[in-house]
Amino acid sequence: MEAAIGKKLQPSEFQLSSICQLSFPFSEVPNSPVVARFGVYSGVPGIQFVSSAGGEVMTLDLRKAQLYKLGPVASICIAEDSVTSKENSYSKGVTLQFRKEEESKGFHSAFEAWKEEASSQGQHLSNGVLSTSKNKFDHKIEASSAKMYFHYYGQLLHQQNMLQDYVRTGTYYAAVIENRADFTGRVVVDVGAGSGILSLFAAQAGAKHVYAVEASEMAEYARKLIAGNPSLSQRITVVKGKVEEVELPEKADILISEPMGTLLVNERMLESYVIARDRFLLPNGKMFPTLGRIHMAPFSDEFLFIEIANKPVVDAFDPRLLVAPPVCHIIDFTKSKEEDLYEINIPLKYTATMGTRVHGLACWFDVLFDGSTVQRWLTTAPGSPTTHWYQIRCVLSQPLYVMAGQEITGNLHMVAHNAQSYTMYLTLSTKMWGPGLEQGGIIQSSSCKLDLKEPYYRMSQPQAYTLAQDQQPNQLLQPQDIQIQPQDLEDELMMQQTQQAGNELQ
Ligand SMILES: C[S@@+](CC[C@H](N)C(=O)[O-])C[C@H]1O[C@@H](n2cnc3c(N)ncnc32)[C@H](O)[C@@H]1O
Repeated sequence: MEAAIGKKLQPSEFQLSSICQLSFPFSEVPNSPVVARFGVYSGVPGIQFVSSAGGEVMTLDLRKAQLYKLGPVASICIAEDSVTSKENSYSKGVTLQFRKEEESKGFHSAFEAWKEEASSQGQHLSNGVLSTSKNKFDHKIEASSAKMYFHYYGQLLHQQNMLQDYVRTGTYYAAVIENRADFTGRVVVDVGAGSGILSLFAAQAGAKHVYAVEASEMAEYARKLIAGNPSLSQRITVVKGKVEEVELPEKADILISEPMGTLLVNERMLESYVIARDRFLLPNGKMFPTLGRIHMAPFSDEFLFIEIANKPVVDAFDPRLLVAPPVCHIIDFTKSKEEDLYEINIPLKYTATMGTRVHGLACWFDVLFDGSTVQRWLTTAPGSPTTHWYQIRCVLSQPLYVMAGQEITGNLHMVAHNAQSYTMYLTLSTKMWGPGLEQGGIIQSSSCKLDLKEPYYRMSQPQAYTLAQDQQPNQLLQPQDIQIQPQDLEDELMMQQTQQAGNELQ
């Protein structure tokens, strides 16, 4: 916890012999033993009760909480629920059973101190002073962007869109089930669990316990969906909150996550994935996926250029539009530092395979699940079965003219911004051709500055390649010339796996 509020106040953690959640109708749910932690959760000062048997039991908002003594070692803590609307504002609470009277006294004085600090911090905020209780995510991401982002993922419709991408979901399923040895008897953290589908896969592969961490309201749905699978749900705990701020009762042997956005890095969730690694993963623990690669190649597409220029465009394109084999940039999730992802600089160098007009840079990504039993790739390459990521093409403002065999050089520089995306600076240049080649002078260069957050969605099917694109068939780059991993899942198999996964959610 980075909060100043937390640094001033010690101790912040108490062992209780048991607690009972108060619920209506009155059926008390006992949990024992339990740790009570004072901290800052989702930017709000609170007390979190964590069962040693696994996971969060309840978090109470300290600003709204009241604590009463029922006896020397028994107390009751009640807080108005901040989530419900004013008209439907119900309280939640717990009865607390301490082991000794001194521990009860310690807890009560810590409660008073934290509450005082919380309310004084509230005053600071209302006076416009920046909160110091922010976690890493809140520090770097604009609040309005985060709000929209988690609102989007809080809707079942958008989770469904990902679930129904059977290349994606089927590959995750295959990667987990074929690598059972990495999950059986292991503690797993699902980073950004969404509907909880990957947690279910991990539990199905024999995980000892899965902590499904999800920051959006989808966490509530995930609880319900997981509860619908009684044989697996006992081994899954949904923890609502950001991976940057939640506390888990134990370290993980393996992380599983789907943090990939357009061009791999959009949404900046890879940073949360590596933060989760540093916070929760045991040394030498595994990460599923393990690494990602961004592939980039110049393309020629007259039709697209007529339609739009100087813009990132998301669609599926025919790989024969590529003018040279791709360059690749690797991001190793097990080693990358969070800061490495703030700025990414990729030098580009190609030899054109045909004489044509280059309109920009085509990009896609793949990720590797480096399992102990099987290595599996999830690819979004052009020509492979299309995923909901499609591919992305950065269209220049001016085309470049190239001859077959001519060198194309350039640079893709991406700078992260606080709206969970990147500003992209692309330059492509062609070197002198013919008699002046020895001098190596650059004769032509085209640059553009694009916002990865605002692409043009052009969701057409891969366009049938026509000779009207002004190229000769024998000059065209064949798909086999592109260095991509084969997408070797059979569609039929993936369909079955996805259906199976969907059935388990019911
Ligand atoms: C691409 S979705 C994947 C959902 C699910 N794992 C799946 O594969 O279907 C990413 C999820 O991570 C959640 N998420 C993103 N950043 C997060 C963070 N910092 N902490 C917790 N959850 C986060 C989002 O709300 C979203 O539900």
